[in-house]
Amino acid sequence: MKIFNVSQIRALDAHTIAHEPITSLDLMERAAKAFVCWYCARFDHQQTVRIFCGKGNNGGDGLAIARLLHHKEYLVQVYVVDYTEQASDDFRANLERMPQGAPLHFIKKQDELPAPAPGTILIDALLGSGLSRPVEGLLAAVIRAINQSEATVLSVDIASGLYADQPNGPEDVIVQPDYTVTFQLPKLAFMLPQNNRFIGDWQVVDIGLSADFIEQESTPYYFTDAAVARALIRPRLKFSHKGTFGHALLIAGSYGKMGAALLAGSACLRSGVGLLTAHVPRCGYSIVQTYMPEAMTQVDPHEEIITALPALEPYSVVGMGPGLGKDPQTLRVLEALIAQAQVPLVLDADALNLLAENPALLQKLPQGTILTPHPKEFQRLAGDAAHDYERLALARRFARKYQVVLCLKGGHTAVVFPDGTVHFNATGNAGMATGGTGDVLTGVLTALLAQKYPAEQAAQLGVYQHGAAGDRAAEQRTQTALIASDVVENLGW
Ligand SMILES: NC(=O)C1=CN([C@@H]2O[C@H](COP(=O)(O)OP(=O)(O)OC[C@H]3O[C@@H](n4cnc5c(N)ncnc54)[C@H](OP(=O)(O)O)[C@@H]3O)[C@@H](O)[C@H]2O)[C@@H](O)CC1
Ligand SMILES: Nc1ncnc2c1ncn2[C@@H]1O[C@H](COP(=O)(O)OP(=O)(O)O)[C@@H](O)[C@H]1O
Ligand SMILES: [K+]
Repeated sequence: MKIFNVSQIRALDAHTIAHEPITSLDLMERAAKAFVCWYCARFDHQQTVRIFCGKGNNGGDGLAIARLLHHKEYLVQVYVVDYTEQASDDFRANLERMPQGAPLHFIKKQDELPAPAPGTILIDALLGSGLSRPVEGLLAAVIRAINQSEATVLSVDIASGLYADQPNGPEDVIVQPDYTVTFQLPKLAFMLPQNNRFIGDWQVVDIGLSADFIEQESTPYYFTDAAVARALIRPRLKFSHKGTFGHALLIAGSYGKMGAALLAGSACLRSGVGLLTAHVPRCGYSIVQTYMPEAMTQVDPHEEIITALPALEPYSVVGMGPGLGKDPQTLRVLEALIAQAQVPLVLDADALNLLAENPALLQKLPQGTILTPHPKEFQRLAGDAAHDYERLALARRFARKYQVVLCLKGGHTAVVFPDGTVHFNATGNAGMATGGTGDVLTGVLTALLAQKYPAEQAAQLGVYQHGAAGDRAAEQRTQTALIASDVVENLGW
């Protein structure tokens, strides 16, 4: 799925109106119907719905939603925030269509706001993607009142006050919804952690905007959903054998951190690798042999840390990082690996921290390398960013400059390709914010590269499947109880 900026969304609306063809009023009606269909599947007639409308097209959506819900016999109260003389044509047309029986109020002053009523649902249709400046005055007062109420809040298309494709200021007044029901395509703003409070649980509803336009319009931003991910999975052919699926070398672990090697190794085994060899410090030998009988073990000469690089000939991929530590002897191993490897690498955790301290190595990374930093590791690699949009721009520059695939981990992990395109991941949950889940991802990606998935596809698919496993684990055990081994246990292809 593509993600468009605001001017592309406008062009998509206009193209649909001109080429379907359909009037903009009918398109608004389609959007309202899609919203109402989503609403009726979740909320019953017991709850009064208060709809706050602005005077642009988002407000027009709100009025059309009010009419449709009224016809479905929901108890609807409509509040038009009358902050300006101007109104869009489709807003006016929907105002004329408002049925007599639906209570309609115009709010001109803050003291005309309705008193909170427990048990109501609030629909926020004040401002949509047409936001052009910070919200002030009466609109800001209404948004503050919405945020102070204890009601369930649903935003139409996007939370009022939130920019769809650029950063807000820290003082901006923005609706904090429980749900956002957005039209046709997700907005870039939904992908970024800084907007956490202003998105809620977001859902896309289809309003039939031009598929041709969406197909032809180019964008650097994409969303990897189930359909995209599923199409990447390669079937295991009937006569394949373990040699078909590659031999992975995993360099991981140190004294006290052998768990990281086990998590990465077991995830690698559960992700279809043909053979796995784990290279670990001596102290890890019986741990690995006992916990992962499917893996072969190579012991380092050192008791506690990694100090030597094994011969690389047998391997089709090398994963390095989980639980390593940053000893100078381990740095030598990383340098040797980067100098000698003819195969793609997955570098994570302390391998990334060592890279950050020795940036000259970045120039030498073999083709098809995947780096998997969390935000702190990325900051060490690429420097500070004032906000998430800047971080995204940094990540795109970084991936292009070093020709690597970058998985910037987080709520919607951004998989950045060497061509600078960004593929945000759909899966995963806050239960995964716990030690070791990143090590699991390293194992998954290493297995996919071993199977000769191109690095871009390996990253896109691996990140998706890792999150999907986390979602299944959370369903079984709750987010709070989730631990990294549950993610391994729930991997499924
Ligand atoms: N046919 C279609 O196109 C479809 C569109 N759809 C819906 O339309 C929405 C986009 O509509 P929209 O462009 O009218 O924008 P919207 O956000 O309602 O209002 C903008 C108005 O508010 C003003 N304004 C801006 N910032 C402001 C501020 N801080 N404080 C006060 N005023 C401010 C701004 O004025 P201006 O910038 O010109 O001064 C403008 O007049 C979209 O999110 C979706 O819900 C769907 O129905 C599907 C089909
Ligand atoms: N709120 C969240 N929603 C979805 N996924 C998350 C969330 N928090 C963390 N994750 C995922 O969990 C993993 C955490 O990785 P990382 O920070 O490296 O952990 P560790 O170093 O402990 O293994 C990443 O894949 C990340 O995308
Ligand atoms: K809105």
